Amino acid sequence: MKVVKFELDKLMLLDQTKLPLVLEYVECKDYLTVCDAIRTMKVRGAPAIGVAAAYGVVLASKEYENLEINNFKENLLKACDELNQTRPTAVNLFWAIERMKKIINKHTEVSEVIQELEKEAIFIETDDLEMNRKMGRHGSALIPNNARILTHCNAGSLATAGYGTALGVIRASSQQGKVSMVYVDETRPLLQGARLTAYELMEDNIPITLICDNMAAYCMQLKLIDCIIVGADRIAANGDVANKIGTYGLAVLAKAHNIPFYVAAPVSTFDFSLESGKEIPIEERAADEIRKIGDVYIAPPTANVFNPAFDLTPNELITAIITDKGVIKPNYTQNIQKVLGNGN
Ligand SMILES: CSC[C@@H](O)[C@@H](O)C(=O)COP(=O)(O)O
Repeated sequence: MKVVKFELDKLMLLDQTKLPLVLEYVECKDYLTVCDAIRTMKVRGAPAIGVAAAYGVVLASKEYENLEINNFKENLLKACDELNQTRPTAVNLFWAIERMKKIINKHTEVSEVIQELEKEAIFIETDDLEMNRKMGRHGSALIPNNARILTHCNAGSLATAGYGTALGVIRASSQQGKVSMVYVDETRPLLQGARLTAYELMEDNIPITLICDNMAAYCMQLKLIDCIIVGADRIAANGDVANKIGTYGLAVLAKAHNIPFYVAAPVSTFDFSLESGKEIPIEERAADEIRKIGDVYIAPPTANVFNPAFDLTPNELITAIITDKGVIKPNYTQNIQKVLGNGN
């Protein structure tokens, strides 16, 4: 099941707002439709947003192909800025757009820019898949036999170019026969766990138990959980992690119950420009995401709401960060440098 399919002059995005009940692709023929798809979370998950945005730049380049080079580049850079403004937390978006901007600035012929942008977007997509497979190999070494693993949100093939980050580690471990159960947090308010993670793991015949977010603590108290693995939207240079709201609570609970807490993320999720996670912008989303489930109000329609989409997990709560280049252990500031360099 591919999240992103690029076909000559259009981008097809699997509409994740409709899963698991309806499998439908949104057709994007221009970059503004891609902006809308990212904003409305038809495509979501840090690496997948980056891949979709890169193809958004390719679509923009085709929209402006009849302009002379300076005008062409000016419009294209404006499109990059608009794509950059769709969601604020996942750094993979800005990382991918930055790579596309380098191509725009490097070449001098319109046709050459278009061709090279397309090559770059395809590279970003295929490289993401490759990084996830590597993460799976590195991360599975940390997983014990008969593991009962808890995960939050969706850090799977639906959130990436394929295979997944946290779910990539789970997939690789499951192929080695080491996974006895995956506890899936439903992940309020948009239910990425219930709708997406439960669905994609069941498609792969990996055993799951779906729980409401407020049941995780009790499961740990009952000793049902051997380790926790989540993805990340942005990791600061000191190892602080921004991920789906609820991740921080799980990390605190993991510490209280002496359970290893792992984060899996590719190098494109690291923001080396930020010393600590305190500088990571946390997206706040619409109040109705909490007041409603689907189209139905479950709260007074005018109820006051706080809806941060992400939270921040301080590095001291993280047992290890699993990356495509290897597993990073505490003393994160030094060890991230050692394993990843400055990311280039
Ligand atoms: C490999 S995806 C890692 C994260 O992007 C994921 O855990 C997450 O928080 C997704 O949030 P979302 O709001 O669904 O885009």
